[in-house]
Amino acid sequence: MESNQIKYDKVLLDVPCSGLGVLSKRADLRWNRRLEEMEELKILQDELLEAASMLVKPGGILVYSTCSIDSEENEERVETFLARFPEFIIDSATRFVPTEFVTDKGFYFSNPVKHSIDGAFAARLVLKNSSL
Ligand SMILES: C[S@@+](CC[C@H](N)C(=O)[O-])C[C@H]1O[C@@H](n2cnc3c(N)ncnc32)[C@H](O)[C@@H]1O
Repeated sequence: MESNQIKYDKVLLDVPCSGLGVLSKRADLRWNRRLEEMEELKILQDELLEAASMLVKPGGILVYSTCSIDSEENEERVETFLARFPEFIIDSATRFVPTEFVTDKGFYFSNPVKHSIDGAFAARLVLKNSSL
C-alpha cells in the first residue's frame, strides 16, 4: 500500500487494545474478553500500524502504543510489522525513560505488578532515510 498523502516527522498511534494494562480501573474487562475479539483486535492493530506507517516521512518517527501488557498486542504486533516493513528500525526508549521501563528490545513497558502503575507499551520506530 503506497500513498501520496502528506507525510509527517512524527506519528503517534495509540491503538484500540484489550486494556489489560488497566484492569485496576476497568475490572469489567476481566470478564468481557472473548478470544475472537482478541484476534480481531490484533488484525485491526496490524492494519492501523501499516496505515500509520504510510504517514511517516523518511527519517521520521512512528510510535506504536497500547495500554495492554499482552505481548500479542505489543512486541508481536511490532515484530510482525517490522518483518513486513524492514525500512523501519527500533529506536530504543533508553534516551526517554528510566531503564527499568525499557525492555531488552528497546521498547517501553510498564508492568502494574513491578512498577505499581498502569501497564502500557510503546515502540519508537524510525523510518530509515533512503540515502542511508
Ligand atoms: C486507546 S484509544 C486512543 C486514545 C487517545 N490516545 C486519547 O488520548 O484520546 C484508541 C482509539 O482508537 C479508536 N479506534 C477504534 N477503532 C478504530 C479504527 N478502526 N480506526 C481508527 N481508530 C479506531 C478509538 O475510537 C479510540 O479513540
